[in-house]
Amino acid sequence: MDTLIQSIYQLFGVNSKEQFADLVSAKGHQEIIRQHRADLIASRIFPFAVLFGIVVPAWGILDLIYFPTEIALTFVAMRLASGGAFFILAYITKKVRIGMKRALTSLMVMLMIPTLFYQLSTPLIASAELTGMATTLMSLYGLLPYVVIASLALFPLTLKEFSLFSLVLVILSGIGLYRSEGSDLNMLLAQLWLLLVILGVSMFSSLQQVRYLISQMVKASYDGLTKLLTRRAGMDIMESLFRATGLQQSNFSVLFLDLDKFKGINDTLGHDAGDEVLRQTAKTLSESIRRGDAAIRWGGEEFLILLPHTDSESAKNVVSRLMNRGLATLPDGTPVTASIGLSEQHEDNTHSWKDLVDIADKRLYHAKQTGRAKCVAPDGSEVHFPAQNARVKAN
Ligand SMILES: Nc1nc2c(ncn2[C@@H]2O[C@H](COP(=O)(O)OP(=O)(O)OP(=O)(O)O)[C@@H](O)[C@H]2O)c(=O)[nH]1
Repeated sequence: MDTLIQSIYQLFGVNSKEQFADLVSAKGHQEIIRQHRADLIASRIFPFAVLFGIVVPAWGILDLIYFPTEIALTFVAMRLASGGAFFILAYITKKVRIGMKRALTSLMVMLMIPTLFYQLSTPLIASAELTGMATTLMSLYGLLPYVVIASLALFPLTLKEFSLFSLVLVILSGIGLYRSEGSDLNMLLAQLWLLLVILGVSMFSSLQQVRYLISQMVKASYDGLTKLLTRRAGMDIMESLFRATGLQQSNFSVLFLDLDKFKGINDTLGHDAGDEVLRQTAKTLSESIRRGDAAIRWGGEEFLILLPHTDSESAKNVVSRLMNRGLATLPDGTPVTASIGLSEQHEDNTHSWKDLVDIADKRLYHAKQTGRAKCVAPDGSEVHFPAQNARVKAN
């Protein structure tokens, strides 16, 4: 059984259950991965939408030349409608940060346009007596379902998403194929078989793109020492959290932490001991927050914790939890503390993440100036490290 699982992991280029789960569903994806995947999907839809917006109506000229007038005019009308839909799609996906839901909906619309076109064109073509070039054009229409399914390979989709997309497309294409090949069962089965083979290859390519995207994002977005998000990645997340509709109405708290007397630790115990303290602190921070929150290494010994949908009272609970647990200890058992500034978007009446971080930074500074090892909240109240975790290492 283990060998089978290992072979499956190997086939998909993953090393663990968690990595495999990330290919199956987007549920466990970090916000930063979600965001980049949405950006990538949108950026791939855009050029195709523009191209098809031009080529699909322009192709109508060939219809007018080679098909009987009545059929040709219906095709031209369908082509103009499709071209318009492609241009609307291009307009939607041109914007940056459209979000995952909109990116997936746009992709579904982009795939549905040719699929519906195929559905509508099949009975039209079937009813006509076609010869010469018109027969060649007709066989090109017959390729549409394969092209649509193969195009899924261009997009980084999880297995769940891919299955949903392909189920809709296979059912609709199957109906279209049945209409055109219904009388010949062998032909119909052969066509469906080809469709499934293309589907398998597309699925593999799509999943590999998700895997590659995640591995690149993890490399680029996580700090090598602490494995927390880098400042750059953290800024990206805050930017998108602030844009997210819904969050404006909701609470959003930020904790800004700076380790106390950290220079003294480096100076007396060495840089490696300092690094170990940073690693322990990062582990404590990431283990003390919920999924959906984010821990960022903002600078050398500075950390940010983002707490979406959290008011300052609940944020103070997070702080107490951290303080009671203890951030890290030195080899001689001395606890390491931090000074913390807490800000919250409604209480601080801020409209940008930069203001929220600045205010948290000012409160952190105040905490440093007034004794360290504590957190200063928006109402001026303070949360202190418990005595057993509060000995500030002197430098
Ligand atoms: N070991 C280690 N040290 C770092 C790293 N990044 C920054 N530092 C050190 O962190 C120290 C920060 O010290 P200061 O900003 O002077 O403040 P502090 O000693 O923590 O004192 P207070 O903040 O006033 O409590 C500097 O000595 C930096 O060299 C790192 O990745 N590893």
